[in-house]
Amino acid sequence: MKITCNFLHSPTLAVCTPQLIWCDRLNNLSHVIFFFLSEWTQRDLERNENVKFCRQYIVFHDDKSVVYSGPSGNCTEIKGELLSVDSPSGDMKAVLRESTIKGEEKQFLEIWHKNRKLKCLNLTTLSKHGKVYEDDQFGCMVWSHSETHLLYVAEKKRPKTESYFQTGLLADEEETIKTDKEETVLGQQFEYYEDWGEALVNKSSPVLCVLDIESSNITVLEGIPANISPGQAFWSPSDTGLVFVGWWHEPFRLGLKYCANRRSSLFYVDLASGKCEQLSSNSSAVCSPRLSPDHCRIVYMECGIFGPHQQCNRLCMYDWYTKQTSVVVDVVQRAREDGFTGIYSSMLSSRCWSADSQRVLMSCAQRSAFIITVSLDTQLGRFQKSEEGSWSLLNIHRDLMVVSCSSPNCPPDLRVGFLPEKGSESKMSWVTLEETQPQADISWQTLNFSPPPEEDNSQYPGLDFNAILLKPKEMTAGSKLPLVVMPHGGPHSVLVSEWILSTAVLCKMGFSVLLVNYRGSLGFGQDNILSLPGNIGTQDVKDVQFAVDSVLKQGDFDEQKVAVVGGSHGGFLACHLIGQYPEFYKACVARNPVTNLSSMIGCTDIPDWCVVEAGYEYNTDIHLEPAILEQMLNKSPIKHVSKVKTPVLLMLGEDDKRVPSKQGIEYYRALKALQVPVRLLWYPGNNHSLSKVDAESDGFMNAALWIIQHLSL
Ligand SMILES: CC(=O)N[C@@H](C)C(=O)N[C@@H](C)C(=O)O
Repeated sequence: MKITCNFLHSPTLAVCTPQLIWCDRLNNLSHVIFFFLSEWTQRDLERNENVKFCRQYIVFHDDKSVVYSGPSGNCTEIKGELLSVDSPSGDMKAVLRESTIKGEEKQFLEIWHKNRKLKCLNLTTLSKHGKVYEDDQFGCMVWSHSETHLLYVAEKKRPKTESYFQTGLLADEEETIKTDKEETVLGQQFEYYEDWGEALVNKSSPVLCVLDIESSNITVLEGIPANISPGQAFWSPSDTGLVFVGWWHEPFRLGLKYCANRRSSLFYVDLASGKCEQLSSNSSAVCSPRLSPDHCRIVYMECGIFGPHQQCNRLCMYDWYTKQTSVVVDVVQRAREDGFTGIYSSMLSSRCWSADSQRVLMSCAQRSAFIITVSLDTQLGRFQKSEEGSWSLLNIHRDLMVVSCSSPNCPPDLRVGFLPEKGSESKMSWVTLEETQPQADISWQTLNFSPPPEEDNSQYPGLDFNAILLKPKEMTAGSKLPLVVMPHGGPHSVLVSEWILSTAVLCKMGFSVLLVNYRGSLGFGQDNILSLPGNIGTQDVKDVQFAVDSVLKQGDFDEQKVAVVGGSHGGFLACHLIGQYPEFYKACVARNPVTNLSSMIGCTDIPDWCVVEAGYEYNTDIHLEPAILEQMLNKSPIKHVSKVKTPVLLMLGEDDKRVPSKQGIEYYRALKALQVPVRLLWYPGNNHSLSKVDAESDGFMNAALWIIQHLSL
């Protein structure tokens, strides 16, 4: 079977900068021209890497509506750029670039002015700090309002270390050591540095760094409390200091990726006095602070600590001048009458304010779709609810919004539109920049489910959930469709009605695919999330099975050809389903699955996850009781392994810190002992996501072939 995929790309961000004002003399109208760049990534199977490229668009508008828009020129590949940001006026640009010189990786900071490179600093040789952070968690690169300074986050410089018993040196190496003697610390080369876990390996002690553009001088900021790790920083009004999110790292660091519940607060450090002030609560988790265009207010997201890793957020606002904090949008326990279910995005787009600093825009999961919401000072309005598919806000500049839209059968396209006046948000109109080709052979629908009365949660009664069903449109007369069931991971996450390459390809191969958002998923209200901890392995498993049974009743599907696929907590569910419904699933594929919480707790970067999801409260000084460990074991798929008959394909990442590969190996050994068909694919150099190009493509092909083989297709 040959699969050709021409739609392997997705947009990651759009950078819009006003370039010039154009006057249409003929019509005596003045129009503004925007050139904007959108960044995309695409898997390049030949080169075995994800390539980043930009597409340029041109938009003519009259400040209220788009008059003309379209692509301008061809795509250009972006190489070696880790971060890139235009100065507020658009005159300058800063680029962090990685380049390998004589086999060594180096980081450079480039400053571009209009059309030439003004300067280039070799950060590695300057050695003021370690590697610059380019991740979404801590990373940032921000121009001061005056455009004279640049702020970024890097790893704190570590001392040079050496053994007490340095041996086997060449003569010139000995000479270098003598010269560097003062800086070298003896006996510490095996020192352990904690890191921030999965996908943040080697990121331990971030520091805020400021480059003076004129003098090229880099200052590593002092004054930040020693128990705090700073990130997501920006310049305060008038450039008097820096505002940042600080995460407590005592008594130890825990994994941060997908963990919005880590104790953190908003801080301000004054550049003149070095004094550091805490601006938000002491006992919550915050992220995404964004300064309003009038420099008066900062909005940010806030949620509880140590509970579920992703929760319904509060949108808070800090007034820079009155120093008062208000809650703009509170946590929503149950869907409001207008259908609004709360805020779930953990990241706001880098620009999210309307030009008049009155409204904040965001894309956020509402049941199984991402929609754009706009929050007013005290209440929340929204629009684009009626449109199909998912909408994601990439940028907004002077009320011109750039969004990416996709659906399960249509790859993403970019649209632009002006934010209408306050109160008229529903009148929003969008212009598509470049049409993408919908996949006419795939149909999809959202299905809503109410669990049967015996499965209702007595503490959180009356909750519902949903699923997205993809089907090939063409069906041969009399034939029935094979079904691939895919519950998401997390478990507090959500599958939205957006473009997912793997599900679309499965559908093109003739499979129907069911993506289940069981109770506990994001986007359905905080009660829905809270209903799951303590009930994993039962409530989530039964919800998935209920959704599958309901779909099978539609009659289009072959009950003898059902497979289950899932990663992480989705893998936990896949393994549970084949243990609890042994005759039902004919093939199972599990990526880095959680198989035994009681053995995972000692080696994962999120031990609190094991405790909370098993139904207990977590504290950093928790003493594990045998009863807690017993509950963890009872709630794990390994408890049901002796009943498994389904052939299992396991795909494990050697460097997974979240669900260490030993979890999969434990399950593999149990299945081998039971003589259940099992195959293990081992991906060196891959972490939890198995997202390196060769691992992802190999994993997909092997999963598809495993299903074809065991469903006898
Ligand atoms: C919080 C978290 O990472 N939980 C994992 C067990 C998990 O299920 N992760 C999901 C998001 C995944 O798909 O990797």
